[in-house]
Amino acid sequence: MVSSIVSFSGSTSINSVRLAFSAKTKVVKPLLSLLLRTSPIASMTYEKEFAAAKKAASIAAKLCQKVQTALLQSDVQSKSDRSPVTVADYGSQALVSFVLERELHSESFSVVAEEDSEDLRKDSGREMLERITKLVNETLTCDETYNVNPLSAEDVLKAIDSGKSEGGPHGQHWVLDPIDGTKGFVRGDQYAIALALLDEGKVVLGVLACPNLPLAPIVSHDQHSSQNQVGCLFYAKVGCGTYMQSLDGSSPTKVHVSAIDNPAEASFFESFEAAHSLRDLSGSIAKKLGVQAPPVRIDSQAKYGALSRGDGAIYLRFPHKGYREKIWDHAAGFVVVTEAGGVATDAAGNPLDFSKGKFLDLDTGIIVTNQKLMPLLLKAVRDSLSEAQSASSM
Ligand SMILES: Nc1ncnc2c1ncn2[C@@H]1O[C@H](COP(=O)(O)O)[C@@H](O)[C@H]1OP(=O)(O)O
Ligand SMILES: [Mg+2]
Repeated sequence: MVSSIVSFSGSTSINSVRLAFSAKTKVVKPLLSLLLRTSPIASMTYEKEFAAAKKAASIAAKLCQKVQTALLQSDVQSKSDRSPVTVADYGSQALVSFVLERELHSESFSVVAEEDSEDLRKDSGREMLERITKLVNETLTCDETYNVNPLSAEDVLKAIDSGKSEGGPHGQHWVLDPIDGTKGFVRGDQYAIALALLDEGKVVLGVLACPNLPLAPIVSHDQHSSQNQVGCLFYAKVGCGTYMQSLDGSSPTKVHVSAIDNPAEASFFESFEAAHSLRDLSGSIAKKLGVQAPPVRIDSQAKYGALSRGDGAIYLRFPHKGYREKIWDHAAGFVVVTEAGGVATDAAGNPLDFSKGKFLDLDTGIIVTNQKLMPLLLKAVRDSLSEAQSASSM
């Protein structure tokens, strides 16, 4: 199934190579060898980077799990205190940078990420910085991968500031959301550590650690699934498919998006938070498609992970007017779902462009599904959007 991805998936050089593979003509071999020789992406394997990304996201997930467990056990008063989330956000970012630096044996890599250390460097941030440093060191000690002296507060600040890059169309940039779905994190629901690598503006690999996602499929809108083991690691490298394993290290399984071609049998994902996506619009699209099942509402890029293994068939995301999507909220999910055979575009069917810096330049929203359903979905989106537009101009 994966070998047929070409038309909607962001047209990477690798996809062009795969197209050449599938066309049985005499020009294929020379064309293929030319592409392999000339495409900078096709000539890279990113093995070291891929291993480093998996390790970084898994270790950061441990830190987040620890904080979330403590947060959920704490009393009501401290639950309304956002500082545990902030500590986990910074701690996760510091750990990811630390692991990338160790594994890539380099201090100079570019990370586009949500946090920087400015507030922590102020006097008012000192106590917070101490908490983060302690947590980062505890996580590293428990993990036992790195036998290092404890990191100082300055080391932690430096690691956090690796994330100050702006991204863009040239060179390699790591893209990190240290905790995607902070609202889900606070509620005890879904969140993800999302890490991807851009090379010349294309997402070439991505890892999603989803500590609360059940290993078994999510059916209907039950994101908790009582007796199921939770904690999934999804990872994908361009041209190599998508794999899932448990966060505690089971053997990997190759995953694929749903093969459903009848929308009446499909179910769709959307944000748990009503404020993050226009539910009236997704409801209207689902109705036009004839979708019978109620929406599956979960937080974060865990939606991309679940979709990549066929839990549902569609993801609809239509933020309110004025909201600008950031690349770290989609880069890892994008490669995870497209390498599993999915298609992700904006609402007008344009490929997602990660090369423009921190923001995605989008027409209206993001839609994801399999290749068979995409034409129907695009039509339903177009019709629903024009109905919504004429209703608002009346
Ligand atoms: N008003 C908003 N509209 C859409 N997305 C938002 C909004 N505010 C924050 N987000 C981001 O949306 C993502 C979660 O989306 P969802 O769970 O709805 O899929 C997160 O990246 C979250 O940021 P953050 O990473 O800081 O939590
Ligand atoms: Mg986010």
